Amino acid sequence: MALTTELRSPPQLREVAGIPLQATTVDNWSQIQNFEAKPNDLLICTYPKSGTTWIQEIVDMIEQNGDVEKCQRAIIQHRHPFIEWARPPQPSGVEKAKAMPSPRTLRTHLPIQLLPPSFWENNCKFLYVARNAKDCMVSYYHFQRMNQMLPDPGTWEEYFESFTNGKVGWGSWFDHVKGWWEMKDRYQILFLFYEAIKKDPKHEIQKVMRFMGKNLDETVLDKIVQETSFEKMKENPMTNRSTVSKSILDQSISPFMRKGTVGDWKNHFTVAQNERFDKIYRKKMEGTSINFCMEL
Ligand SMILES: Nc1ncnc2c1ncn2[C@@H]1O[C@H](COP(=O)(O)O)[C@@H](OP(=O)(O)O)[C@H]1O
Ligand SMILES: CCc1ccc(OS(=O)(=O)O)cc1
Repeated sequence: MALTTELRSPPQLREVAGIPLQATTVDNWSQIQNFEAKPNDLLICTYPKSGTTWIQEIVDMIEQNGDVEKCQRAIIQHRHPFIEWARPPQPSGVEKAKAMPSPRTLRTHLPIQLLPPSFWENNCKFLYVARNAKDCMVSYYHFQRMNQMLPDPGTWEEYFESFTNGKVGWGSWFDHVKGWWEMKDRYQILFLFYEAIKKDPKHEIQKVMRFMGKNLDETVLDKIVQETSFEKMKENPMTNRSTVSKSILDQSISPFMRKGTVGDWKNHFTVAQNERFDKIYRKKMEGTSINFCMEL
């Protein structure tokens, strides 16, 4: 499939310990590593394009006891500081987190080995959402087409190589997911799957609620399910990134809330790419017990 994008001057990613990150994040690296977590912090962790915005809205709806108006107080990017975010002269994610009253909900895309050590030392709660690699790759490809702050993804064929080789922002999907999966029994980690939330949102939202130490009644849970549906979040200016300038996110290229489905990879992968990917997957994920659902 030959999907091409217009040429643009390439924003560069730089590496920290072999992981490509945005240059501004790398410039701010010592501040990020020295971040002081607090024991009652909740950290939302994802590989990019795994449903971060979705779980953020779910967590906020739970925190606000299902009060939609309270969740409209700010755009989602401002409600939960993104700890490795740096884009001077804006305040960095670390600065925003420092200014936030506790209990704080924060978010990150960092792999385990790059997480500021204070999160482990303080035994914080982590909420990890994983999404199957193929849909994640498709979503990330379209996101890089529209996100003018990230390198141009090239053609789909070229992106297939970049993604499988971990040459994308925040590194290898395989290492990221394996790393967090292996940590899940050693720390307070609730490990969720995008596909499971899609299949039975109420059940998964209930798990999140319990993990957060909350107890909401059925009516509130039903309301959270409704308000966090793809259709609602696509129309919601506080979640759909419509307030972000076109010079950063060009939604005429691809909307931020794009499809929100399981199995869109079938519309992108050729038979040959699928076979090759499955082979790479088996090799890279050998020995892990993690299982992904690829279609609903
Ligand atoms: N309420 C929701 N239900 C299902 N998918 C959602 C969703 N909100 C966002 N998404 C999807 O999650 C992906 C974005 O993830 P992130 O927030 O981590 O950047 C996009 O996937 P697609 O590009 O496949 O549509 C987006 O459409
Ligand atoms: C500006 C580049 C950028 C910003 C945010 C990203 O992650 S996320 O969309 O907020 O999850 C990725 C790249």
